[in-house]
Amino acid sequence: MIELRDVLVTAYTPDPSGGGDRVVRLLGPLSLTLAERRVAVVGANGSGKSTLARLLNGLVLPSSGTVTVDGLDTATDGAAVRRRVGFVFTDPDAQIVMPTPVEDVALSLRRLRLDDDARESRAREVLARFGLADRAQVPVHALSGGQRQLLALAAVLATDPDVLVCDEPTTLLDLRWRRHVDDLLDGLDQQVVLVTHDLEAAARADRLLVVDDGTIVHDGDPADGLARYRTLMSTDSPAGGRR
Ligand SMILES: Nc1ncnc2c1ncn2[C@@H]1O[C@H](COP(=O)(O)OP(=O)(O)OP(=O)(O)O)[C@@H](O)[C@H]1O
Repeated sequence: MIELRDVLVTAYTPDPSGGGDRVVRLLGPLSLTLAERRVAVVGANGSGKSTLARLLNGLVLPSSGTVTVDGLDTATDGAAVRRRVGFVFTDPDAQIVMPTPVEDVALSLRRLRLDDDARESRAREVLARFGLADRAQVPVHALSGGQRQLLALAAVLATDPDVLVCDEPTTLLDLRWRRHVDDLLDGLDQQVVLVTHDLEAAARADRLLVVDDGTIVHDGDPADGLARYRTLMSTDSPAGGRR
């Protein structure tokens, strides 16, 4: 179970009127307990969704308050939290580190006590589930954006995390692969927290959070939340951003 208690995230940014940096509020204060199997997060660009997602595995630490996963504090038990909480970035290049897909997935599997051959064969099985069997040894830079996004997801799922946090994991995928990944995520036993602009995927969640201006303005039923989100999107001018 994920718990956020009195969480506030702030950052220093240059003061546009000159002088030194100033502190801006990115998210919160908020308290949340996330226990549902499928939690979706929607909101405008820059509203604070990624900040919220990154809090859940300690990629972002709260400026005040605490975030715990099964009782482990992200600020003090970060490594243990990250073993439990897999994170899929929007930009696959932020997480692919090895020159080929098979090596990248094999690296994710390093914690399993397998010899090199067994690890490689497990990596190839995982790649096949993501339609990348024939790309296993192609240089990563030669993969398409969608293939890289699939690889990033494959490498995280290969570690069998207790919780999967996905920050817009299907933005680069065509409709067929988006459906495949949606079905795959829907079928996982693990808890999934999905940040998305895909309102169909959000509608299938057990619980929907709508983030606006660093605040959760809806928490609960997906249909009601999506109605709220659509209203927000119809009234706010995109050029009138807050930051
Ligand atoms: N370290 C930081 N320092 C200053 N500002 C930051 C920092 N991190 C995020 N921000 C700002 O906080 C706001 C929220 O960012 P965040 O990435 O959480 O938004 P988002 O809802 O995920 O947006 P998108 O849908 O565009 O990905 C943005 O205006 C962003 O520029």
